[in-house]
Parts: sequence; structure tokens; C-alpha cells
Amino acid sequence: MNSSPIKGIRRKKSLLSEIKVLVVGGPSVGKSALTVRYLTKRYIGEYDHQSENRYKHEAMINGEPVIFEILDTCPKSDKDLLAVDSIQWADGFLLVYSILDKASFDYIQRFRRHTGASSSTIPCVLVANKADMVHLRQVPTHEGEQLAKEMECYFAEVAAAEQVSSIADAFNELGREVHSVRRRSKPPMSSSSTHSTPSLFDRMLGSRSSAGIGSIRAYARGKSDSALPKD
Ligand SMILES: Nc1nc2c(ncn2[C@@H]2O[C@H](COP(=O)(O)OP(=O)(O)OP(=O)(O)O)[C@@H](O)[C@H]2O)c(=O)[nH]1
Repeated sequence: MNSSPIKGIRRKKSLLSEIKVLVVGGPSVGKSALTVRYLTKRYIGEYDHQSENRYKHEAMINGEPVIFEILDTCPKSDKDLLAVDSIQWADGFLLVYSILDKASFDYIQRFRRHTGASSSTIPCVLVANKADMVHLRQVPTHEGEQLAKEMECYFAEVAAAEQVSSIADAFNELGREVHSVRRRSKPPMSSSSTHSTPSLFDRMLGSRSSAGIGSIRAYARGKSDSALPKD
């Protein structure tokens, strides 16, 4: 696995706003299935588990065209939290666990402790995948809801295997959160300017004198939607 994915990305000058999304979660929770569902509307059952994948995708957020740059990560094990440079790179985290796998829920909680991630430090959304297999559920809905409440972020139970629009909703919600942070952290700029959100690393540096990452700055509380959306 390339531990430094950022270096591999050739940055072109673009008039569009870019939103860099890190898809985070333990092994086999469905990160690739969700990402490809979002990008192509198709479900592909099996993916290469050896390498990270990067994608670019144009979308409309708040009526504005944006480029989503998506890094679909590939941890080697439940213990493998992501490299710092991947974390620094991101404008937002799409946090994924599987409702069938308690260890994958624990992975997100460890990632949260590792990074201090919450919507008050960096935009994030929490997605519980494989909701088509409720009979094998290991993580109750209320535990996902509770974690999202603590992180002040959007939450949805979804099934990459069966749904399209609910997965797009999660990516779009993350895009809106990133936009919201940018609006709050920057003075108005001309519409032809490109934008970038202060990275988590910038925020960490900016918070050295304060109590921790979580104390840097709060912004709009995300909404929570625990119901399995019907496409
Ligand atoms: N039942 C069900 N299976 C799913 C769903 N999404 C993904 N899967 C299956 O879960 C397995 C893992 O999916 P991936 O998308 O490769 O998971 P990943 O998180 O990218 O895996 P790594 O790259 O190893 O970290 C595959 O067999 C998928 O077919 C879902 O919504 N429901």
C-alpha cells in the first residue's frame, strides 16, 4: 500500500472547488462498494483488497459544481489506523463500519480517538453499511446514533448492495459540511477562485496552545438520520 497517496496526485489548476474525501473504515466494511456505488451507481461485489484507490468525480453541492477527490483507503487489519499524511490530506472523512461487524465499529471509535475527529474539528459523516443483512446485525442502530451524536455528525444506515440515493446522500452531506466550514473560515472570494479547507494538521498546529483538537472551533451541528433510507 502506498503510505503517501498525496504525492501521487497531480494537481491541475481547476476553476472548480475541490473536496478531498477520505473513506475510512476497517477491512471489508464495504468502502469500495460504497465508493463505486456513488461514482457509477453500480454495485460490484468484489474488489482488490491490496491497494488504495483514488477517484475524481464532479458533483453539485449547494447548487455549485465541485470536484470530489475520493481516496478509498485499504487498511491491512483492524489495528491499521491510517497514515498521518492521508489524514492531513483530507477535507472530510466518510467513516464507514459494517452493522455485521462489531470490530469495525470499534475501528471507527479508535480512529476517532487517534485523530480527535468530530464535526467540530473536520467535517465527517458516519455510515453503517450492510443494512440489508439485519438478521446478522452485531451493532445496534442506537450505538451508531450515539456515536454520531458525540461526533456531531450525520449518520445513516445504508446498504451498498441495494441502494443508490442514500449513499449519494452521505457523500453530498459531507460535501455540504466541507462547504459550510469553508464559508465560516474564509472571507468571501470571487467565484472563479479555488478553495481549500484548513487541513486537520493545520487545525492541530493552530490548537497547540489550547486543550486539544476538539476545542479548536465548533460549527453547525450535522443532522442525524438513523432510518435505513428507501431508494
Ligand atoms: N451484504 C452486503 N455485502 C456488502 C455490502 N457492501 C459490500 N459488501 C461486501 O463486503 C465485502 C467487502 O466489500 P469491499 O467494498 O471490498 O470492502 P472494503 O471496505 O473496501 O474492503 P478493504 O479494501 O479490504 O478494506 C465484499 O464481499 C462486498 O461484496 C452491502 O451493502 N451488503
